[in-house]
Amino acid sequence: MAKSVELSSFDNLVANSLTESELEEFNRIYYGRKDHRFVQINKSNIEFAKHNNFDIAAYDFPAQKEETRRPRIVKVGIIQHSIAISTDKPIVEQRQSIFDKIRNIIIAAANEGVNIICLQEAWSMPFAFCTREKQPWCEFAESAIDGPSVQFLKEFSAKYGMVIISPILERDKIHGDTIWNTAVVINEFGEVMGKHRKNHIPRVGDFNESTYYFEGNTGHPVFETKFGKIAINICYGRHHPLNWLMFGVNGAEIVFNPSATVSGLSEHLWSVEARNAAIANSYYTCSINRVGTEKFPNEFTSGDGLPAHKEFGHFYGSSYVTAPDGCRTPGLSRNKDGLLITQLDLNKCRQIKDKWGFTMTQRLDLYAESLKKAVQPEYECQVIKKK
Ligand SMILES: NC(=O)NCCC(=O)O
Repeated sequence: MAKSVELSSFDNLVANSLTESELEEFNRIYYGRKDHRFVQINKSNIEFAKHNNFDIAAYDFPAQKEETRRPRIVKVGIIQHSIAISTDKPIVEQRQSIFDKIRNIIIAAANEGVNIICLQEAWSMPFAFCTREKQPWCEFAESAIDGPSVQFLKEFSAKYGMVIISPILERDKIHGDTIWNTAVVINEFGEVMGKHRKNHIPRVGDFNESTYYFEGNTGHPVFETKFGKIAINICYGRHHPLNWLMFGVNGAEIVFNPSATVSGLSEHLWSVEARNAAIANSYYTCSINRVGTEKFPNEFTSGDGLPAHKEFGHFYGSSYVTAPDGCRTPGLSRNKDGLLITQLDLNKCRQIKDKWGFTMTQRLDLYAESLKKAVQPEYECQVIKKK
């Protein structure tokens, strides 16, 4: 465990281990392009990021020039971060300390002309679901209409004309004070445009989220924002290809995957799933994971016979963006807060659909018919046996 935390960046490891020509080949084969198409970041923002202890990186995903459509360039910023103070401090202080660090990162994003920001899953709290304790963690749950996080982010949305996606622990007062894992979409005027609730809830490792909330009831909404059609596939939903598919069916051009996942469990899957989804659905995917090792006041067990402990594993960051053609950015650090900016030409989505024809050749009708049968209790698997 300690060793994996020490590795601050897979990409730096690769870059520092290869010669220039080997690295070019690595980038061509692994990333789908020979260079990363860095976008220049303002010097003052680089200094500002250094001073406030977060990384900042920016990359370009251009599309081919078209005769009948103008480029549709959108600047996306994804933010990964650790919690800011220990988990035994008062709830309001914990949340405020996260707000304080996020404020700086949003300002840097705004200075770089970012149009859409997405934060990580349950960004305004520690990922305390491992504990299975209701107190005090349920107190982090907040309204998706006017809770502290929405109030905090609305100001930035309106001030900078940005769309902000805020994945929170939601408290739905209207429906019996129910708790949900929800992403709130705030438009460029600081108004809540809508929300999406996590469709798939994990029951793996220390991710005891089903103790707190149920599978979402908002379907697969796509939000038609000023800057493009966006959707949110929250964390564990990335293991479900049909969840990704439905956002594509509803016309998403960018699908965000705000996550909280730990090394040991999922790191070998991290670079595969969202990238594959981008390819299969001809849209951009933006993968965001939190950073750090979170320690809780009371011991909890993991149902694996090992001793009780107070620490969740290491959240390994490594946030990255993939284009519809499967090219991707390097990942952010494994252990440091960061802002990853990508300049996306949304025309690329249709260009890749035209080139590869994945939306044209997918057999939704066939699958719909087969799935309808497969969910029947009396269903028999379509298996041909040797006589
Ligand atoms: N937050 C969450 O759904 N995590 C589950 C672990 C994983 O999917 O890697």
